[in-house]
Amino acid sequence: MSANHSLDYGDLAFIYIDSKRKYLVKLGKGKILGTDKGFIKHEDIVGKKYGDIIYTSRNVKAYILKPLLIDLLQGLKRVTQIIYPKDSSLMIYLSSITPGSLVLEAGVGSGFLTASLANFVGDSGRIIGFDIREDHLLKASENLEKLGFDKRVELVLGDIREESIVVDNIFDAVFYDLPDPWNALNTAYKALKPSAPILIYVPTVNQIEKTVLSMRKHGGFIDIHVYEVLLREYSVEKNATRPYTLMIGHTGYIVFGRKISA
Ligand SMILES: C[S@@+](CC[C@H](N)C(=O)[O-])C[C@H]1O[C@@H](n2cnc3c(N)ncnc32)[C@H](O)[C@@H]1O
Repeated sequence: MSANHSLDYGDLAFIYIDSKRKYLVKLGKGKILGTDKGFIKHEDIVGKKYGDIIYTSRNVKAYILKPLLIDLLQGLKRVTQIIYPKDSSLMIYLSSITPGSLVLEAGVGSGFLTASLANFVGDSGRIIGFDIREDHLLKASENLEKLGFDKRVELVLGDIREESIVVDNIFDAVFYDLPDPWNALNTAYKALKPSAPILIYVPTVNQIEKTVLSMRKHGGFIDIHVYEVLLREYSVEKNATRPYTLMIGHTGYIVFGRKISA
């Protein structure tokens, strides 16, 4: 959808009043967005464009924005720990996936990483996402449908440690967020195109060590690196610009490697 498109029922809009009042809405007939600054009827947003201004019932100014990926993710429901944008952004950069890429992911969990991957592979790409829990796949499926990404993703119930569930040498990248990724290295090795990357997310240093030592022992991966992303936001005030006092101290670690031919 272009940014100049006139909004219609079914479209997503990000309503921004101020930094504490931001709402992702799917425009629906008869629906109302309620806020502590007054309400906005969806029918009053229909026909407007992204970037336009609208006023709440209490005459407070709000902006109608085109949702960015980060806004879309904030509207999703979670049933598992998730991978946050600060980590998924580096994982996606390192993977070099582009529109049209074919990606293998396990475990899908709530589908937060899946949604980011789907955003980058576009309509011509595909994510094959495995999880051993049907209830997690159901939640991920609902989340992906909400964003209109469901056609870019095939969700499969299965244990990624079973090599037989993947086809050989077809994937442009593998992404793992599993409790024991070291037990699924053979599957990744089988599935990846020669020279393609693997990105593994683990929340503890014990898992880093087990994963990297297993990758070395496996012998099918080179250029192995481990990264941690620390993100600080700044508060900007005249003569008082500085990082915010609080920051997220820990999420997880990223293990990177590339497949080599046997
Ligand atoms: C922390 S969650 C993943 C969260 C996801 N990355 C996100 O951003 O929403 C881990 C998932 O791995 C799944 N899982 C665990 N072992 C698995 C296996 N052997 N094969 C496939 N999925 C597995 C779990 O059921 C769980 O849903």
